[in-house]
Amino acid sequence: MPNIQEELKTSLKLLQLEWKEDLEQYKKKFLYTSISDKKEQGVCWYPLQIKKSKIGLGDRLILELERFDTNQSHVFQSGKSVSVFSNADGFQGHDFRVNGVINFVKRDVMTLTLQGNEFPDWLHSGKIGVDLLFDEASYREMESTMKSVIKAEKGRLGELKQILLGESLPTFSQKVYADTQELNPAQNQALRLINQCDDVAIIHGPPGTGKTTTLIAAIQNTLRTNRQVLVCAPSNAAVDLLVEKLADKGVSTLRIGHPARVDDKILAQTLDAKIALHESYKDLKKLRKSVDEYRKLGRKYKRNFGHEERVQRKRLLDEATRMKEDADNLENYIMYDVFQTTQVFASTLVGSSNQALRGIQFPYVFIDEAGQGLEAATWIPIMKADKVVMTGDHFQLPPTIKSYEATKAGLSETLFEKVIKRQPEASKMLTVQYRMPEKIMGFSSKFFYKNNLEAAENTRLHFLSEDEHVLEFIDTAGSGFGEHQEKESLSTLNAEEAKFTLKYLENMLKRVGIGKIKTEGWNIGLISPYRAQVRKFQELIFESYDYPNLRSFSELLTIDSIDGFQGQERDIIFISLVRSNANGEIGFLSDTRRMNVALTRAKRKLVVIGDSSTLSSNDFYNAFLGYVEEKGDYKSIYEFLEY
Ligand SMILES: Nc1ncnc2c1ncn2[C@@H]1O[C@H](COP(=O)(O)OP(=O)(O)OP(=O)(O)O)[C@@H](O)[C@H]1O
Repeated sequence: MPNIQEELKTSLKLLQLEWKEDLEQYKKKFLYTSISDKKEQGVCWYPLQIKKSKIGLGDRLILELERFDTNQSHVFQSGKSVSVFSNADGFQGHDFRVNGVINFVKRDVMTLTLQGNEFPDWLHSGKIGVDLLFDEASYREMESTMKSVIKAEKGRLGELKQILLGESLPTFSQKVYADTQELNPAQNQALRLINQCDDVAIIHGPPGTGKTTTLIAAIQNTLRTNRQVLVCAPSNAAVDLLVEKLADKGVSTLRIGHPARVDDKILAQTLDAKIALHESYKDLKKLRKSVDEYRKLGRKYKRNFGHEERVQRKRLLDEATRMKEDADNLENYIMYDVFQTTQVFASTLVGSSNQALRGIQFPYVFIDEAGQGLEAATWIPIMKADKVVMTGDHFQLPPTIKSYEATKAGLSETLFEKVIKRQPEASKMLTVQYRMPEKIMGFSSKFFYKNNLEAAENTRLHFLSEDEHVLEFIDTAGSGFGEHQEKESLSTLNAEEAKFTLKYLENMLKRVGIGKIKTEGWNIGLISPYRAQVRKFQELIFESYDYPNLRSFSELLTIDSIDGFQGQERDIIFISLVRSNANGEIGFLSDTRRMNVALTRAKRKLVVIGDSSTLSSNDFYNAFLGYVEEKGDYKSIYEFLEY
């Protein structure tokens, strides 16, 4: 067992290394760089047009921007801090910038929440752009948290540190837990574990096993005996999903921070919105208006005024001060009232350090998608916890890390993974999955979950038609489809494989019946691990007229890299693996956790297209090829020469 103090100090050093590397990469992309270079680096959109600007619930300034250069790759995603700027004559410089946070990005449209009370006038000067800011605050928060954890000796944090890192054992009570009808036995055991843990419980949820369903049930169950809990996840999108599900169940939830979605259902759960919807908010607004009016009146008196005016001025300003105090008290009361009626506080891991949550200690802190959170970030909400419940799957996406050196030295090992390994009795794996028919599930179950997954009864009905295989691997070996690198992004693509994939998909849709698929509302995911290939798909479908049927599916079709699909499912999934070279180089296809996500998204049909001669140099793909051969789902491209 490693010395945990040394281990934590190493984690802190690795975090600092990552911070440095991230900042270096940012500077390289940013400093002394022209707009066109920044665009090439993917850290700037320019020019763009304002599609919509509106004041959302809670007086949030919401801006929807659309870019004109549609094919440029970029790194913008929800939760990142950005700056909107003007490049118009007379409007350049620091005064003509406003910061904000990205809510979401969909193809060429970005939705932001801007800081401030009103939209700046210069936004309509034309020549607007948006660029990325460096997220210094998150690193600072993670660093100070790691220092606190290292320092903690006594108190709850000191105890949890010992237990989570394996130096002392967690304890469990014998509390009675009555099974919930709607949950399966493994899910009920997970709830029992959460109910009986004194320190920590882990739900290990492989794909489609109802991790989210179980987590929501566990939160509701916990609220029977606890007034308030904190729920966190690494990304804004994951937090929103939980907030939505909790709101659907009628749980009073307060969303702290910036939602990745700006629909009213989510916005209504934010603090700003809850204040604005409070019954005393009208009085607060009236008071604040009066404060402004009295101040204005008081300041109207010019320098040389007489005694009378001086008295009048003082009276007005005193009155303004008194009313301001009343307004502050009323606002504090509204906040207090909102907090009192809240059952679940929800935020990202880093967002749990928000001022609004300062000083609150929670009987339970739930952390979802914990297999994707950096250890330092995961400790942030744990600082507020009596008991910790983590859910996730350490065989799906790991945290994103920029520094190769830090990754190699162990920064990618999450706290979730450490606890699963060091305190096995504190974890429960869910085993019945409701998404994939057995054939699609089988390989992932064998390779990652020791064959412990089981396909639920309902998955027997998951197919497109009786004649349509649910799993296919199409081997492009010998086809001459070669990979190449995109010049600007250095991402890899395989144009011939992309064209074949689309033709094959289109023919399959025709075979099953386009009308039938649309009537059933079966949706399609087109995945490639490589961004350049994703762009190729988009270009081929939406900018050429070669695939009219696919174009007509735009509502039901999602084209994205693997990361965009974590936590989601589609009826039909096509994966284009891209790599095809004589040296057996497979680059980051060797990230098997990422591939596990891709291979476990399909409900009714999974088609994987790749070059076996390149892929088979790797054990994982070798095993996958063996699996599809054994199941009779291997096909060679030579069977489709007419394409
Ligand atoms: N006990 C159950 N009985 C029937 N259906 C269930 C049960 N638990 C979950 N499901 C269904 O299984 C599907 C997947 O559930 P959920 O979204 O909670 O899974 P998940 O583990 O979070 O998935 P992933 O992590 O792969 O995204 C949902 O359609 C859900 O309704």
